[in-house]
Amino acid sequence: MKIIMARNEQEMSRWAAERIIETVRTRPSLVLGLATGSTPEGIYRELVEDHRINGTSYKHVVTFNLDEYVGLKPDHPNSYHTYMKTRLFDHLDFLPQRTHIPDGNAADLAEECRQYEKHISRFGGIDLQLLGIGRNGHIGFNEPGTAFDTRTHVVRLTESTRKANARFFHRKEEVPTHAITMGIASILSSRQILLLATGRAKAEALRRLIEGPVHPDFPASALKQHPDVTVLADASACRYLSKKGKISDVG
Ligand SMILES: O=P(O)(O)OC[C@H]1O[C@](O)(CO)[C@@H](O)[C@@H]1O
Repeated sequence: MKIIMARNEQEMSRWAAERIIETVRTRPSLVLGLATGSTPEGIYRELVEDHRINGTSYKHVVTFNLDEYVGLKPDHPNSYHTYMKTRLFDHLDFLPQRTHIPDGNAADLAEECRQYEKHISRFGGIDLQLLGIGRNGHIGFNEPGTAFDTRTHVVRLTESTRKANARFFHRKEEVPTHAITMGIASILSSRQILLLATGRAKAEALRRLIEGPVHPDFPASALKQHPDVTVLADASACRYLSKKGKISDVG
């Protein structure tokens, strides 16, 4: 696991966006795994700005999002469909048929999960997966206790995750109780993984990821079993890491 530290969130977003842009330019049909939440917002802003100025094209890029709430219509203001549309898809030239987000409103959720995995395989698997990390170590919506061999599945969200995500809703009660998420095995099948963390609220999670044991109680620790993971974090998120020598700078 490679650890790279940026001075702040802006530097982190710029560095990650540059890596994505370089990869898309050399490999236009990249299969890109996307994350939601606050952490990647700066990266998406950088991609939009680069597209506007330099015209980097995403016409051939295929995307798969990690997760979606169960029970929200795609056009609900807090759905991850809306998040992706407003932050990224509406501003770049992605082809809608090449962007994929689980349908949390499907009548048969188990079938939706199976089809999602099939779609990922049909495109040859994910080349580069972006990930955030929850304060409890969740990746996607894989909450503590999730087995490492899970594929796309329906999860019940923990109260701590619902509380953390309540900031996007009017009231905590409106935060859905369930979500569809790519499983830990689905995430680990990606060829390359870039995990992002910003702010002191993620410092303890980052310490447990880097310095703690591999255990389902802390889902992100599964990433230690993957051969190509880069952790990119800002200085606040790195504040509790003891082995600073192992961290490289973005420069
Ligand atoms: O970036 P945030 O908002 O802290 O969220 C962290 C993680 O939580 C989720 O939004 C799910 O709650 C993930 O998709 C994300 O990676």
